[in-house]
Amino acid sequence: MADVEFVNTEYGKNWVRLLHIRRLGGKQQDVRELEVCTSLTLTSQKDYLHGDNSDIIATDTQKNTVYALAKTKGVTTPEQFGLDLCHHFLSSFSHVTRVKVAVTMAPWRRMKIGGQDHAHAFIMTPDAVRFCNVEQARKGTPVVHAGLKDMKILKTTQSAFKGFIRDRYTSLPEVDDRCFETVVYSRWRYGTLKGLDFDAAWNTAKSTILEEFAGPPSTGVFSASVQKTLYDAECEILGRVPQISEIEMTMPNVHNFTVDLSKFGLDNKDEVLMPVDKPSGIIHAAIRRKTTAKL
Ligand SMILES: O=c1[nH]c(=O)c2[nH]c(=O)[nH]c2[nH]1
Repeated sequence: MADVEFVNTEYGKNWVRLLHIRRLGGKQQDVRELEVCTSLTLTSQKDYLHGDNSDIIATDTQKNTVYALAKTKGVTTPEQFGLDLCHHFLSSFSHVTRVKVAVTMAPWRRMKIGGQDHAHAFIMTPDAVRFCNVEQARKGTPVVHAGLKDMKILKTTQSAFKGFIRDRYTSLPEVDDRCFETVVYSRWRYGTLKGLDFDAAWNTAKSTILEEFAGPPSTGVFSASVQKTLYDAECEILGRVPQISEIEMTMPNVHNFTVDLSKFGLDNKDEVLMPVDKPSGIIHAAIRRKTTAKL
């Protein structure tokens, strides 16, 4: 059609599942289970325009490439595997202008038996799901985002919510003490890959969120709102990981309502609550270092 133009084209393979076993010498083995999505943009759109497939690297080939690179490059971290895939497609095909790779890692953890790390047995511990997005344009440096999702956490005190607007539709009472439950999603951008240990950075981000949420073991830490806790965690992560330039977090406020037992002559001092799956509040903020800030 004469009066239309492409805004974007890309194509690839979604959800390539891969279990990679690393044999570490001796009897020690390690696993990485990944779901990998690849996406390529090509110089021409003749496939879309004319049905000319001569430039297409088939999505089936992209899937096979994921498996082949797992063998030839190994799988150390999801981020490094994404970088390896970007490099492969850009260096193998001059008509590929941009590669995007999304990787999600299954949370396998080495089993402990009698307090001792097992050499080759693992248990799925869905504390949180690790993921990353790696994107590289031809002549560009790779852009790496990493993140965690599905991290469900709860604290039973040290959370309040007061001082908000009261209008004619407000029924929520001000509270000094409430349950705080959320499911954390966070994604951050690495401004530089220099001196970066992807595993250490991810673990620092995760433990920082937990520490900011929970506080010290016996006393906890006070939360004035989901907003404040979310922002404090983001700032602390930027403080602890200098390579992170930008971070976003989304935290639903998952409600647990106190059940009214007065009709049974029972008082309920927030001991019996009813978890509510919908609706939930939803709080989000993305922050970045100001451009004057030095890494
Ligand atoms: O931490 C909170 N932030 C809100 O914006 C909000 N709104 C609400 O009803 N409860 C809460 N809690």
